Amino acid sequence: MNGEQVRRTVPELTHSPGFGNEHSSEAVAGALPIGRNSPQRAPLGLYAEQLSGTAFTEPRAHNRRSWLYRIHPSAAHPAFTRIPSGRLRSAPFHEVADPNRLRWNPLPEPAPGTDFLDGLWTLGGNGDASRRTGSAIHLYAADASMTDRVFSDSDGELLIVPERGSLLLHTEFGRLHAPPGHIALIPRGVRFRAELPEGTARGYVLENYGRPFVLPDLGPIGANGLAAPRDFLAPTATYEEEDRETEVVSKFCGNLWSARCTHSPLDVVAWHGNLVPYVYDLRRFNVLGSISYDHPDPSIFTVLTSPSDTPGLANVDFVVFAPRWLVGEDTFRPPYFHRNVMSEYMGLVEGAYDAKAEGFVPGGGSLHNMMSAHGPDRETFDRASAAELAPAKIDDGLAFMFETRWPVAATEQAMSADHRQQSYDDVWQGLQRHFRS
Ligand SMILES: O=C(O)Cc1cc(O)ccc1O
Ligand SMILES: [Fe+2]
Repeated sequence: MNGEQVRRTVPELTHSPGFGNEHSSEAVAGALPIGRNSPQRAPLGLYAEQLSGTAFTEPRAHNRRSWLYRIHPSAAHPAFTRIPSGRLRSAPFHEVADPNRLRWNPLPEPAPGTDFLDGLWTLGGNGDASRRTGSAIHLYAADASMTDRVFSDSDGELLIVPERGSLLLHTEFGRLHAPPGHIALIPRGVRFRAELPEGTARGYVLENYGRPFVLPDLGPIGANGLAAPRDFLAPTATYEEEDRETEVVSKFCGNLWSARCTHSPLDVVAWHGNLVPYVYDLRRFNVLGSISYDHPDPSIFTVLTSPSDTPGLANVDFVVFAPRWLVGEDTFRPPYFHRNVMSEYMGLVEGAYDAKAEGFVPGGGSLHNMMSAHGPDRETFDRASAAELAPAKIDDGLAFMFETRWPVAATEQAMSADHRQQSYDDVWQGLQRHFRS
């Protein structure tokens, strides 16, 4: 670990707020062309370049693209050569999908010198990266900043959920800071490097191969509620001008590829568009729920959804269980017993989760695949069935779920990991028979 990088103060960052809107930002006045995207000569001798996140012809409501004005065009790199993928795996996964309920403790401490990219460890996934469908679930544990290398993922966008230690993300669009309790999103193909201000970092990553995340429709909820568009923060343009050799690592169709540039590719002086990286503070989520009786389905907690071609059926949803009041009358208040056609991976950013008395810990996770029977553990069931139903605040935890349309195949390394809990099924043992005829 490079001692100088540990506990670096995070610079004051400026942001451009809003979800899905047209942003524009220039680090040097006059760097953005006015009235056209591609003038004969771009301002200040910059190169103009478009980055497309959707097909050119997708409906305007879905279309995502940005224009970048940069010192060197992205094309100025030598040939990529394949490098080892470490513990990073990609769909299609050929492991046998397991119907069992699975649960893991946090990743072991990283080997010294592990950066964000080397620290990625794939738990599992579904779909097919090259078909732009499905998703992969990764965890990371790192103790070194990326210094002379940047990463981009052609296979999907990266939804990063820090759990321990913040990430200072230097992207082509500028810098974003993501401490635990926030999420960060890096669009497909955007180059970035992750700096660790606290010298160590751990968390979760959902690699979404499918359609980019959008805010869910609100239907009868109305015009407001859940995550507010203005709380999503894009960066403002910041560029690196150094002619320092930088490794560009690209994930493409499941493999990592590397090329060496003579300059930093984070050299965008101005940009505009609606395809941007962003951060979001999960505690800004406007949690809605029942104020009469019964436990609503967790879709009410959806922050972001990646739609499939079937209306209402997500490729993957990102759902947060944030602090909230429980007031339901004559109601079993924790999550109910259930079997779900969707597959659920859950993680915990801090504290505890109301369906599990113990064993589900920050940095750990559980996988409840399609139709697997799960719900409160015995202790939670007994306690909640007997609890006095006064209004109660759940304010000691922040859990989340990646809920996806297809079963998740766990990787071989995830199934054989020492940190997998072998006796997870036991949490549902000893549920007493209460039937009286
Ligand atoms: O804990 C879970 O399994 C997630 C979940 C939470 C909830 O409140 C209802 C259903 C559900 O799958
Ligand atoms: Fe569930």
